[in-house]
Amino acid sequence: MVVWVTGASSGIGEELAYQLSKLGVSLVLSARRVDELERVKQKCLENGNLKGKDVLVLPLDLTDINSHEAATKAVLQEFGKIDILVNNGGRSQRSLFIDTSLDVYRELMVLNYLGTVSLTKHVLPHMIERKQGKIFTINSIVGFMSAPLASGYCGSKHALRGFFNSLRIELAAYYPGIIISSIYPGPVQSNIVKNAITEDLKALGNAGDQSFKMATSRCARLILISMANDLKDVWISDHPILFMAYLGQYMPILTGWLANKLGKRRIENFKSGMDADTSYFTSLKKKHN
Ligand SMILES: NC(=O)c1ccc[n+]([C@@H]2O[C@H](COP(=O)([O-])OP(=O)(O)OC[C@H]3O[C@@H](n4cnc5c(N)ncnc54)[C@H](O)[C@@H]3O)[C@@H](O)[C@H]2O)c1
Repeated sequence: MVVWVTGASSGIGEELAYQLSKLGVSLVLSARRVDELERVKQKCLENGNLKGKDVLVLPLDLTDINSHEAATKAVLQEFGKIDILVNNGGRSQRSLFIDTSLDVYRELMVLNYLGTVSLTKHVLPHMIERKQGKIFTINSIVGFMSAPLASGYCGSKHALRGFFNSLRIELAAYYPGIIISSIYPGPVQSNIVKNAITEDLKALGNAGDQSFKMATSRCARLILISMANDLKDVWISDHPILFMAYLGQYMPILTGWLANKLGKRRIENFKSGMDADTSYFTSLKKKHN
């Protein structure tokens, strides 16, 4: 199989590359920084089951929409097919709406939403021709719930949910061999907080302790299990976020009340220099222990 992973230079995408390399698939690694992608490729070759020719490093900026057609052609020229596209590249946000420039909202929509839609637009005709393929998009729990300090990020991920749910229905009747899947992770260890966009488009930088979050390797493994089983809507999270997600389906009013309580804490955590999600996770873990 040929698997194209965007955002493969860090976090979930990087870990997906390592786990996929052990399965012997051909890999296309995309992100903006070539040196980081080369580092990931090297590790795939050292620990995985691949030869150099099985891994293509393909620099790609998701916001540079005009480059996506050529990038897709380059993959097809190298491997002749794309079995799985993993739309994983993206950035989060840490800033209150009231303080935040509109440029931040534009950037998040172009990167997380339009960039992903654009790449999908170029890859899908090839899958339609073959009547098969899988498009896995790494959304977020906040793609159907919402959290403070991330209104632009939530907006972009909600948009992705709407887009892919619609596309799935468009394809279902005529191309049942094409799987459209959305993965919704909760907090996972990665560089997402460090790279989160703040009110003036700068990266947050200081992320605080991330160790209480789900291990990147576990998240990646669950994504691979979802791929192998063609799961279409997948929630991957620890509690209490997962509990909130379930509760929200059946008791939205109670969940709204709870979200206000946890949301206030999230803002206070952030303002005191901790990771925004720290305290409800750690207090729950302490009780559990
Ligand atoms: N880590 C979490 O807690 C979490 C939770 C829910 C969803 N997600 C989603 O998972 C995906 C991966 O994020 P992560 O947690 O591994 O974060 P990360 O910051 O470690 O990795 C993000 C990747 O996206 C790439 N990227 C950023 N801007 C890009 C651009 N303009 N063009 C191309 N690539 C770009 C980065 O270079 C990096 O490779 C994202 O879509 C994110 O929204 C993460």
